[in-house]
Amino acid sequence: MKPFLVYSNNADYLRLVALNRLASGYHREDIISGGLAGWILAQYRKARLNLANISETPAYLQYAQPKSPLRDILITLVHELPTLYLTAKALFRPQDLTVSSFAVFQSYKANLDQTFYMLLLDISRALEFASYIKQLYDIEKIQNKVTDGDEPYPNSTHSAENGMAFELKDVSFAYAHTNSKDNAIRNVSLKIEAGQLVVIVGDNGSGKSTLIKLLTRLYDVDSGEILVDGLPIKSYRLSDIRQVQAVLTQDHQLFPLSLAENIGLGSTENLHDMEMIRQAAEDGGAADVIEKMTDGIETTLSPATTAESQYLDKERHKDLQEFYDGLENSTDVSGGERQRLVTSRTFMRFLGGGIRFAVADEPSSAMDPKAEHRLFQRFRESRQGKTLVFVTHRFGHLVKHADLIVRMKDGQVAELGTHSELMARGGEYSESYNVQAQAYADGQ
Ligand SMILES: Nc1ncnc2c1ncn2[C@@H]1O[C@H](COP(=O)(O)OP(=O)(O)OP(=O)(O)O)[C@@H](O)[C@H]1O
Repeated sequence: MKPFLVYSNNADYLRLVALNRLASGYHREDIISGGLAGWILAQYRKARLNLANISETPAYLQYAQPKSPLRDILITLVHELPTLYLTAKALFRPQDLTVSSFAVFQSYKANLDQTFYMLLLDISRALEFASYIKQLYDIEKIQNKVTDGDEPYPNSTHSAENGMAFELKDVSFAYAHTNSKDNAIRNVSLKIEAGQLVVIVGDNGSGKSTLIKLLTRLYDVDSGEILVDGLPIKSYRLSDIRQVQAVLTQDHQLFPLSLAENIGLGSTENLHDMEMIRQAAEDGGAADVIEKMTDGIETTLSPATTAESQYLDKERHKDLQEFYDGLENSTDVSGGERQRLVTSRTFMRFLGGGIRFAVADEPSSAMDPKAEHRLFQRFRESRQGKTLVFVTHRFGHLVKHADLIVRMKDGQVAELGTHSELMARGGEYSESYNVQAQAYADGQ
């Protein structure tokens, strides 16, 4: 076998590879919650057109694939068809042939070439790509059976200027396909007023995240009802609801794109506003992470990879091997730094405007206490026009600002009230608070 090394440095090709990776299930949650499918497809189309008749088939496959004579004949035919037509016309009806018709033919031929090349070589890939994106949504539908409503949000009766208001009426929910007989959420009734700052606390597995998934309509309740601004949550258009919500969890991933895009995609309409992106980076605590990078905000942490080599001999192809090793290197960041970068994406969403409900579901476990404190503070500073919900285990410095604290236990609301109300009650909430306060004092 012949030794080989193939790689691509064509920006549009690399873009396509990155977009393909984005469309994989790995980024599903980020794409759905960020409403990014349309942007990805548009970017794909753009890169595909720029590539013109360069095939999207990975280079090593092209190298390894035997040429198909039929495909080659078809391409040649398509390529030559207008010329043949023109020649025939010139031979048989020379009086019809003008300079302008020749020019028209030329441009027609160029278009035809490109279209047919794409049809023959890559249409199946383009369709495959579109189907990936569709699948992301289909999976969501199968799992959750979340159906769309037709009420716009915000609608004419509720301007929602102060944020989303929620009312949960006797809500229960169990995850499908689990062996557990217990519901993850059991008979929860709860009111969250527009613009409130709510803190949800509780032990592991008590149902905090599930509650968030119901409020953001990632799942629908099994029984009971959730009202948003007085109307059933199911009656609203899903895309409208997603547009006005920003959810920050531990599960967000970095995209195989530049840091600027990783942050900017919080608001696709403002993706080219570098000032806004830098502001979001500052707000999310990622400015110093970016500063450390050689290419700054243009750094791509894990670039799309295309390099492949085979049968390289350690001795004979030493130079080639070294060259290969230096290609497409990725840079890593720590868990806390990654979290700050995805947090900046959420702040970009805030800066883009229109967010009415923001959730931070334990986003901070990878962060040190100082970064966490800063995050909560920045969230609170952006609270204008939003209802805010925090899910956290380390609630010490937050609860005093909360309008409402919900303590979950075994899928139910165990305690509900303000910090001082719950402290006065002397229940489990006050116990955990005191334990945390003590631990903090001991650590000083
Ligand atoms: N996708 C899922 N499929 C099946 N069961 C799930 C799923 N997610 C959570 N559960 C279960 O539902 C219950 C509530 O989980 P949930 O994640 O809401 O708790 P939590 O209070 O957020 O916990 P933690 O503090 O550990 O994040 C748990 O028993 C959990 O095992």
